[in-house]
Amino acid sequence: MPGPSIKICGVTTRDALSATIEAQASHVGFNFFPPSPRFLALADAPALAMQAEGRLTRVGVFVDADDAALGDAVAAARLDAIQLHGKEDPARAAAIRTRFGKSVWKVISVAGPGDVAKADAYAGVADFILFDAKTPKGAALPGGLGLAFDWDLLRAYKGPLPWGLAGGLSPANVAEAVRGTGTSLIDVSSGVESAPGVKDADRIRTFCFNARTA
Ligand SMILES: O=C(O)c1ccccc1NCC(=O)[C@H](O)[C@H](O)COP(=O)(O)O
Repeated sequence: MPGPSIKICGVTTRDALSATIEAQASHVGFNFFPPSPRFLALADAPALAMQAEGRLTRVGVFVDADDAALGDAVAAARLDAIQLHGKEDPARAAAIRTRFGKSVWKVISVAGPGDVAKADAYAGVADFILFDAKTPKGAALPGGLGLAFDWDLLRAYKGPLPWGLAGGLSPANVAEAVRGTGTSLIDVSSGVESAPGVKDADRIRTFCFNARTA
């Protein structure tokens, strides 16, 4: 059985993107949330978009962005998918999908069993669900903090939409996460960095290898 799809999130440099391609990841995340240490300026997006062309699916990460911000990033980064990592409700997800004609990923933040069921409300309005750990109240960012949730909550999960797993993954635990959940996609950001926002080529390579051979 082939391994899961692999998204390396928060790539901001040509070198990190090269490492992502060489490690045979399937997706790259470009972060358009200004407070993030992984924020990608619009001016830097076209070169990375071109480098990824035909090699990686380009996913833009947004937190409660308005249509103007979404439109600018979709064009600059030639996005294939829009990841909604804020409080976007099903109506907002539907409107974004209709307006931009891109695959829409909705992030569901998980702290307990009741959270997983929240994905059901996005059936028919989003294309993909990404389960990520809920960050603490008052945290600076709603993602990318290296926090994991209890993967057992997804062990028998059969939702209406295809889904993936994020949150606290690293080269050390990704194989266990894949085996334990049967996820079709894994997503990582801080677990393949040497410092916040600084991707590490060796960690990217090891992460992808360990995911594929889980
Ligand atoms: O990574 C960020 O800085 C970030 C900021 C705001 C919203 C989302 C963000 N990341 C989105 C992702 O898809 C991350 O890969 C995901 O949260 C997992 O992060 P990590 O636990 O660091 O692997």
